Amino acid sequence: MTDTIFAVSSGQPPAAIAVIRVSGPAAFAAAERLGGRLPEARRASLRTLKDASGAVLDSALLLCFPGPATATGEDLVELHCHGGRAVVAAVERALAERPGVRRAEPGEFTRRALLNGRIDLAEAEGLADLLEAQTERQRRAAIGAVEGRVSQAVRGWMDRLAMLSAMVEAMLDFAEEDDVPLDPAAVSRIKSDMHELAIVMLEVVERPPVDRLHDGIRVVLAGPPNSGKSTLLNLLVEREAAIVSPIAGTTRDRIEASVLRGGVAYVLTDTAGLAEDTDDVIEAIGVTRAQEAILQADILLWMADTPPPRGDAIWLHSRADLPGRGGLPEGRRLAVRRDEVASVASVWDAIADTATALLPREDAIGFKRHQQEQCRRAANALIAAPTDDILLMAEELRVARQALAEVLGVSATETMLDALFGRFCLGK
Ligand SMILES: Nc1nc2c(ncn2[C@@H]2O[C@H](COP(=O)(O)OP(=O)(O)OP(=O)(O)O)[C@@H](O)[C@H]2O)c(=O)[nH]1
Repeated sequence: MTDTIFAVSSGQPPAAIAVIRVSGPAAFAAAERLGGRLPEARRASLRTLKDASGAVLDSALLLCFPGPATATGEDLVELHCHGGRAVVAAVERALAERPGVRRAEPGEFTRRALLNGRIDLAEAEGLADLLEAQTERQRRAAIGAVEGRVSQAVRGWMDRLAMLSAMVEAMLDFAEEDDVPLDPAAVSRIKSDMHELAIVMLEVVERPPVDRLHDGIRVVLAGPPNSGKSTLLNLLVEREAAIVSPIAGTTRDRIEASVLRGGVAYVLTDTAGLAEDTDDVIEAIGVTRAQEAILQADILLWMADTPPPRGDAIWLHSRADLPGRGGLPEGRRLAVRRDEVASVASVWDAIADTATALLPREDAIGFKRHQQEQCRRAANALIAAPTDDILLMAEELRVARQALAEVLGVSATETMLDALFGRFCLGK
């Protein structure tokens, strides 16, 4: 039998009110034991909570939600207690004393919602993002997923794939039973539908992933030793995140600083100076790590006098106030000097400008990287299917559907059954 779980679902005490949720087969019995007669479903009622010995614990609002139409899909109880630490601890203790009732693991309510089909994986992931959202943009992107925008899009594609599969199966059956050759026009129609769907999915793959909104845009500062990387990092994040010194090779490893700006999260990384031919083992490791960071950067601030290793880098002319470094050399985007606030502000402007294209558009459905990866797998399967082999076409359709099912966290075989029996009548 499934355990009944409980947890404080509001913030941690102390607070004005603490909401304790109880979910599972023993939820109502536990609530009745604590608060006496159960109120009508979904109606709040004031109850005096007592422990097993009859001692009064608290006066609380009690709500009962009968499953399966609940957040978890199970019987669910909410206790709105006074939010003091001792009150919450006493109520939790009384709950834990009930047979089959235990404290929930982190995320266990949502996990049950997923297992009981109340939400799918994409919605559950959206929910996790929503709980972590710090900025308005993060919140908006996450709420879209929670409301099922990703799931609806993916379900729509899966429906179309199921139709195509059913048509292919029907053609196969027909050809087998009546021993007639396949109709090449019908086969090519299916193949072109598969192609069309693949293109729609590949467009989604090309979109900036929503992960960037949540993880932050990775801005990497790189260049030779002493080019002013640490100084610029500190100026950009407005604190002493990295050590600045005139000694070349001061920064030996990556230093990361997170900052929110204009509602966008950034992670700025200072890297070890790209020293040529170093004998120092540690410095050499630092250089390797810097090179990795350069490749992984969403935005590269390149601070060397030699051309950047990536065409999309923002090439800066650093320490522009030093004698002999005046003027903006060919190819540089900006001159930076630590004594000029405006030059640092214009670096931020350049970063924000580049970031716009890297962030998901507000009006588009935001997909996560791993969801895009499944869409890419699905699209590739549809494109790979040969036109002259209908058995292979059926197989690639199955692969594509399975890839999309991963986004929703549902088993592809069940989807297959739905597809064949629920949606499409073969008529024979
Ligand atoms: N005049 C002037 N000096 C600067 C400027 N920016 C940095 N410096 C100086 O240049 C030296 C190197 O600066 P850092 O910021 O440590 O340079 P870095 O590229 O991080 O150096 P490594 O850690 O060796 O890779 C320090 O002495 C700084 O004070 C600037 O805009 N103008």
